[in-house]
Amino acid sequence: MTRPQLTHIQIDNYGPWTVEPEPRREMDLQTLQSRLFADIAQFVGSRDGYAFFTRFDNMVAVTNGLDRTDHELLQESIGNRYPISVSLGTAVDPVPIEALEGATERVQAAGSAQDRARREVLGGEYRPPEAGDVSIAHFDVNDATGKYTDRLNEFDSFIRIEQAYASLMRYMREAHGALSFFVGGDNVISVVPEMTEAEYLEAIEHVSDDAGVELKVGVGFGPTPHDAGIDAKHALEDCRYDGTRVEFAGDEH
Ligand SMILES: Nc1nc2c(ncn2[C@@H]2O[C@H](COP(=O)(O)OP(=O)(O)OP(=O)(O)O)[C@@H](O)[C@H]2O)c(=O)[nH]1
Repeated sequence: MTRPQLTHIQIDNYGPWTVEPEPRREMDLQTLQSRLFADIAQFVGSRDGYAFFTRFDNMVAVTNGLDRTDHELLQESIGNRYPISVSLGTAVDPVPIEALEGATERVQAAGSAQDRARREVLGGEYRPPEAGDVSIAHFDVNDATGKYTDRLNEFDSFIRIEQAYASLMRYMREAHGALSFFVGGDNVISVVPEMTEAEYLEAIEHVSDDAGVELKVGVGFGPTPHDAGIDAKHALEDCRYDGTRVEFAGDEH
């Protein structure tokens, strides 16, 4: 059984900060948000975790391998270098959405996202990494370059990919409690519970029917998100090589 550890990252009191004493230049906010994500991705990634930007003012990370001390250091380092601070809640559960629920509850219990008195909440549970604790599914659109990138303008390509992403993220959330994140180009990375090949095929069929976009997926397992994710990438290469829609890392073919 998988045991993903999810961390909910929330900028403290960010809404009021963006408009006080008066609205701040939008591109300055975009720069701050993307640099903050880059710093969090580097910090978490260097410890074999994965971070996703989601809405930028709130982010989600898979943090098997990062303990309380690591989370404290992340908070301290951001507090020292940015005009904002972050709250961090963490929880572990076999079902990714349940782990994120637990993580979010820890932040929400301490106060509102727009509560001036709530700063740098740090709460939760941390699990020392064990084999098979994390499963990552790496989805990719079949021939996105030939079908979209080389044929359509960038906005219309973007719509097609976003429609597929919206369809997949909702299906995976509702059917399996999995968390799926767009990571650029035509790629979606999902933090998943254990799922069968038939269940992955159903997800791919759903997106094909719903959004008209054809996907393939590589699935990996590991003690950390990096280990599981790199295996998923190799499995995706197996899909390309064999012309298959679903591959699990380490399967003979
Ligand atoms: N984040 C991320 N993006 C990737 C990765 N691999 C490819 N991409 C992105 O996806 C785009 C399309 O690349 P591919 O998916 O290899 O190309 P394709 O045309 O869909 O061809 P096939 O996947 O072989 O069907 C690239 O321009 C990258 O932006 C990856 O591992 N991670």
